[in-house]
Amino acid sequence: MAFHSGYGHTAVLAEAVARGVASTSAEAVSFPVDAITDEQWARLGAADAIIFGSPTYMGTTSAAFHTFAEAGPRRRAVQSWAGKVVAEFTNSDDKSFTLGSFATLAAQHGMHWVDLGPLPSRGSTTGSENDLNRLGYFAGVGGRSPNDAGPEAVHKSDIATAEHPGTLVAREAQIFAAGHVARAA
Ligand SMILES: Cc1cc2nc3c(=O)[nH]c(=O)nc-3n(C[C@H](O)[C@H](O)[C@H](O)COP(=O)(O)O)c2cc1C
Repeated sequence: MAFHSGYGHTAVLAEAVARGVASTSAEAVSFPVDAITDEQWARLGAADAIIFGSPTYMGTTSAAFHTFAEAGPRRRAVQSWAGKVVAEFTNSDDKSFTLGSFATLAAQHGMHWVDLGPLPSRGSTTGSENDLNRLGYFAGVGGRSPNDAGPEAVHKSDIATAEHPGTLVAREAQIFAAGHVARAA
């Protein structure tokens, strides 16, 4: 997982995503992109899947995440991400451009997109804001926490929702890997 979190809220979601991966037989490795090392770039290149995460700053991914994304093409000649499974998460209002930005980045790298999974909870009269996907996003995790409170204020529903892409991505990556083995046989 490659993510940025300036003030800790998105990092809470990143921990939940990692728990989702860990609930499967897959290994989750998390890298804050503002301190990424050459070794971590190499691990991203070797991974079956990458999950991107960023807070929404000024309507899109943070400057730190942009810096990471812009560094990718320089590395791509030797570490292509094509064919890897990908998912995403963000935190704030104004999430649509951030989610769209992740989608474009994934498409530019030729990655296989995995949608969020849980349907919007309030698309039904029985749903509430305490259920999964309370804010109604299909493309990825869209959380919302108050600006005047710390990471402890990240909503329980958003945390629970963020465990899903980790689980789904791990499952899809295993299916892809098994498919490649079967195809080569
Ligand atoms: C520089 C900056 C720009 C922001 N821009 C937006 C924005 O455009 N829309 C929004 O809804 N929230 C915006 N926010 C609020 C953050 O998205 C929100 O506080 C988020 O929880 C921060 O996540 P983090 O703690 O992981 O950094 C902004 C915050 C900062 C610091």
